[in-house]
Amino acid sequence: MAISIEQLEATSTIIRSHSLNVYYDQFQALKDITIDMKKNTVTALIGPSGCGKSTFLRTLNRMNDLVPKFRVEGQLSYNNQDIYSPTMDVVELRKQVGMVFQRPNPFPMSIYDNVAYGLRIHGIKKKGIQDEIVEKSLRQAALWDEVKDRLHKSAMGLSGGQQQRLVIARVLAIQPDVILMDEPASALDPISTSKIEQLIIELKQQYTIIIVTHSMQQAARVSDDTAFFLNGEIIEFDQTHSIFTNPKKKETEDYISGRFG
Ligand SMILES: Nc1ncnc2c1ncn2[C@@H]1O[C@H](COP(=O)(O)OP(=O)(O)OP(=O)(O)O)[C@@H](O)[C@H]1O
Repeated sequence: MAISIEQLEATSTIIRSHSLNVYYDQFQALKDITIDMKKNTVTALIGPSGCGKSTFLRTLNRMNDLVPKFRVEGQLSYNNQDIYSPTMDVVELRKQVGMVFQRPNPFPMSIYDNVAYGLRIHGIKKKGIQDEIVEKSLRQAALWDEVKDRLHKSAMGLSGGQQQRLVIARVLAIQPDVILMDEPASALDPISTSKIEQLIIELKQQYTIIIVTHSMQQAARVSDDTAFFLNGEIIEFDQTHSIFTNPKKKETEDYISGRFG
């Protein structure tokens, strides 16, 4: 049976935001956000400070649930499930939609335990299986060779760049579908940054990645699609190549050419 273009598009969309409005009490942080993010792609969220990038990212796995007077209107779905449905299992959502923050936040425990932590929480107790997943995740995060001889040493002894790859391994261990990254390389040196960027490009074979970045070069290097945010709105959303070589809106052009922000 032939598959229509609409059906193909529907199957490749993993996160859909439609007319999304987000408020912190009286303040509207996001206005009418309509955007589809596709499976196995990297989407970059760019824009000046305070324009709502992190708010949007955190809305995707309900990280703002505990913020008082935080409110969401409109539609937001992950794999066609309403993210803000009262029946949504938030623990399961966060397992599927994992998150990496700006500052590496390893737990004060061994490298091994950092990666095995989520497995234990999700009931995987067998040592053999843990060993296997810890190694696989560290390999996927391009960290295994650097840590294989010190797995039971404290993660706090790793460099910032290694810690960030460890945090990525911790997320990978629980086999997410989508990885949200909030400026994952902003606290890192250029070599560590380039390792993280390489990793992002490799990980998209298996995962969908949404990344907030202040670095336009980084967005251009790693992402397939880019959304340009300004004052809580998406001004332009397109293939990264088009955004950077042929922006359709003047505000986008001004921003990417460094005229503001
Ligand atoms: N917990 C909160 N309570 C109230 N207002 C908030 C809260 N978090 C963010 N805001 C406001 O929402 C707006 C968007 O903030 P957000 O952090 O999403 O922007 P951003 O684009 O990620 O900024 P940056 O690039 O500086 O991290 C800002 O005006 C900010 O002050």
